[in-house]
Amino acid sequence: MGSFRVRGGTKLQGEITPQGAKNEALQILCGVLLTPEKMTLRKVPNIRDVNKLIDLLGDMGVKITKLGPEAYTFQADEINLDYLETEEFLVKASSLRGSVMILGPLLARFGTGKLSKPGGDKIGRRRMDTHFVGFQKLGAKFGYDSKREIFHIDGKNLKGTYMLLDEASVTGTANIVMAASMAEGKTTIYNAACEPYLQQLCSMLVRMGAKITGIGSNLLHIEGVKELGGTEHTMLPDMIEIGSFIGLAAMTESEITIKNAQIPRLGIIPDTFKRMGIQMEFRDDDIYIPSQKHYEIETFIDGSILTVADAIWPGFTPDLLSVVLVTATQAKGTVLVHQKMFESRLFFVDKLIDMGAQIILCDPHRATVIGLDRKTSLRGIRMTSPDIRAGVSLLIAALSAEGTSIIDNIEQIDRGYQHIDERLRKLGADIERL
Ligand SMILES: CC(=O)N[C@H]1[C@@H](OP(=O)(O)OP(=O)(O)OC[C@H]2O[C@@H](n3ccc(=O)[nH]c3=O)[C@H](O)[C@@H]2O)O[C@H](CO)[C@@H](O)[C@@H]1O
Ligand SMILES: C=C(OP(=O)(O)O)C(=O)O
Repeated sequence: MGSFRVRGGTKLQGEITPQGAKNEALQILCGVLLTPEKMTLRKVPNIRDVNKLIDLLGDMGVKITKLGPEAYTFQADEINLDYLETEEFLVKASSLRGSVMILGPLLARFGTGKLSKPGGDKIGRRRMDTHFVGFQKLGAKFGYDSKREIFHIDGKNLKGTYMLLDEASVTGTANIVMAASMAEGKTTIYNAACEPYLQQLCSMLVRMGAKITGIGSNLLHIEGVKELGGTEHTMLPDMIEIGSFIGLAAMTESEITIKNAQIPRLGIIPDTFKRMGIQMEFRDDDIYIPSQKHYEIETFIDGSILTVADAIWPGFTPDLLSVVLVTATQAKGTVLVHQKMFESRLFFVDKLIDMGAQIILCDPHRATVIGLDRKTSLRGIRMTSPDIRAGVSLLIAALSAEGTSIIDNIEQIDRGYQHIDERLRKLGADIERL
């Protein structure tokens, strides 16, 4: 188990370039299984989850060439389906959430797929019904071996159909879109998730020869094609990393420029941080955040306490609520953070309370933060990172705190933030990997 030692209280300064988007890369990497032709991917983030998925693809027989630190070619022309039967595959695949999206491509191309229960953050129940019901609607048979916790799906002749998803699942939509891309006839998916990750996946599939309309909306039409070909694809900058850097800048009173942020693709993220009182300037495609001694949380128009809640895209992403919460601890004012989607994502507030933050955990989904307005600093403590976004929020808290903090279990942070210690050191942070 790795740890960071952080000496807090230093103002940071400089420019930082966001990595390629983690959750996009996981979809796109699974998509390489859809074609025997060469795929060239750029801005592939060098993070634990992505590297694990790349390894898994290699083990399945995908030919991988590294072109540079963030660029690869993949060619899935000789997939070893027998490997899916091995214990090694099942163990490796279950170590990350994103691996679930190999099922759609495998089903589309080979008529079969298998997977053990996928991992990912323990942030509450994470059901997969939407994925499997979608596959079944396309005509696949679904089975679950409850003893070994293995899902399998089979269906050689998938047929397009209409489906209304029971929830707009991000990875579920990606899986169904990929399966439907080579099904016979037309598939309509209503209540589809439409995060930029999915917009990017669908645009890439179109470049591979798929026929998809409605991209960016919750109503997708997919006309199945017989085969897909190779293409090139570049990941968007990671919007969750961008939000994390905005929160970091505010909490540490730092002057930071986030380079090439693709601002039009960030949806409501910048405005949500602005409502927390954080000033920012858009300079071409960069986000400049000045050093701010005080930032004041807005109220609603009627003067009532602001609520920041998650919602499916184009609402505010649940993956940034922990960052909003930590950022509020040094703001002026009060905010209610409402995490609707996941039930175990706010428990990390215990550690912030130990550090001196004023937070009331109302129930597993809601926490009220009463900002300290820098009248007192947070105090450095030893803590464990429970999940990726709580982990980065604790890191932000530690960087703003007086004294030294140790953050354990930083593998969680490394799942999604590329060389975060090195990159923050370049901004002047006192952080060391133990
Ligand atoms: C690898 C990956 O891409 N992971 C992301 C993906 O996970 P993932 O695709 O696993 O998450 P889903 O979109 O399936 O669902 C997330 C949670 O929200 C609930 N839910 C979802 C839709 C809905 O309309 N109502 C509802 O209540 C689900 O029951 C679940 O508890 O999307 C989540 C939601 O943005 C993000 O937190 C994860 O970082
Ligand atoms: C919850 C997340 O990741 P995963 O779905 O991979 O657990 C996340 O990226 O915030």
